[in-house]
Amino acid sequence: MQQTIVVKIGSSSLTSDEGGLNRDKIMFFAGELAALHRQGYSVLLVTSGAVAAGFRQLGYTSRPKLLHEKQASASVGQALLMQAYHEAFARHDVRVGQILLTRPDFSNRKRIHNALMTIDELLRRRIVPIINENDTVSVDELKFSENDTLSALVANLVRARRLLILTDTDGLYTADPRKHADATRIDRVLELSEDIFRVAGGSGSMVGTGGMRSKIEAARVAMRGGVPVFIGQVTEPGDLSDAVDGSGKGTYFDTDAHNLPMKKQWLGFHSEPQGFVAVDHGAEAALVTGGKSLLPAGVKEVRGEFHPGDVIEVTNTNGQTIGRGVVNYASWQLQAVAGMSTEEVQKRIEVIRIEVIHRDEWITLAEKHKVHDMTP
Ligand SMILES: Nc1ncnc2c1ncn2[C@@H]1O[C@H](COP(=O)(O)OP(=O)(O)O)[C@@H](O)[C@H]1O
Ligand SMILES: N[C@@H](CCC(=O)OP(=O)(O)O)C(=O)O
Repeated sequence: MQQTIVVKIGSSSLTSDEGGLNRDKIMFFAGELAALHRQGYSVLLVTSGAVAAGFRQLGYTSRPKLLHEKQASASVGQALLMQAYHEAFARHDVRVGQILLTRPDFSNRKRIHNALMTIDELLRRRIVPIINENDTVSVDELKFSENDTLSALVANLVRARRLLILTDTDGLYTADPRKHADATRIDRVLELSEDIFRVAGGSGSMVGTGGMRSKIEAARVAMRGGVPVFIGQVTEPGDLSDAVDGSGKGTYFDTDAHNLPMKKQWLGFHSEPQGFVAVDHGAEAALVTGGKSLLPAGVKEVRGEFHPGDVIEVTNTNGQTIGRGVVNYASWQLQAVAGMSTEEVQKRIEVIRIEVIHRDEWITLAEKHKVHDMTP
């Protein structure tokens, strides 16, 4: 099976503070990615830089702050960015395709499934997918704003062998190295402790947005999905291959979490619950430790309006969330049969499956947080 590598390149590595693309850098990165491609890897690129590439063309003197200004800049810049990549990769006989995603795409099972099918087809045909946020349609409160999280979600989606987050610093330091000359690099992180979040600061450049903090957040998402992460710098030919092989200039984040099956990943990280049910002690034990499905008999309370196929959250009698899953009942049906035996339910209503949530379409909170979940 071909190994998949996701590489994220930040604005600070592709553009200057004054705006505009640095074509030499794009040429360089395309060469590095093409080398991985030649080695037989399936390569996906998550790239920032649309806003930074475009804003000068709209007459702004520095990176704009308002949403509509950023969106207009991205609309110009994204085309320039793709054109530059297209030309740079063509020099190595590598073809590229553009994929623009938004955060809600990840919470819609059909849409993200379709995106994955497109990615798979591109990779099968040895085309490098180039991914960015669809800035011009992203709504402020739902925006990724930086691409670090986007790259982690993509890495989980394609079950990458490694996620490489490239930036303008050679890894995570004990403090922001731009401000603290005595800071030292942390070469390997096995657990995302609160200390790690504490040392990671904001962006150091005028064009970058998330800084080290958003990269560590992204590492957490990828590690939970079972994808090891590298955060660091690629400046010389061969650096990217070294980063893949484990000898790169940066910090490695290892994970012992296993890649969750696709459906569980979607349930755990992307789905948006449409309602809630509270279950009794017996049903809680069946779901959390018994590996069983949820039956109507265990349901105590139903809240929200949902339909078969929606995702709902399940709480215990103390109101604590224990997990979530795909529901086979409409909320009104479940309200009518909550607490009843299977026999009674079958007499009263017609449902395709008797289980309220089938165990194959369920994820417990513990499963979701397999990797140490330290909130900063
Ligand atoms: N502990 C830290 N170690 C390394 N870099 C840090 C740290 N804290 C903050 N930073 C800053 O994060 C910056 C990289 O993030 P950012 O500017 O958002 O880049 P990008 O555009 O590549 O996403 C570095 O240039 C550095 O100034
Ligand atoms: N989608 C935006 C990303 C914004 C951004 O600066 O991200 P990053 O450089 O990853 O911190 C763009 O292409 O400009």
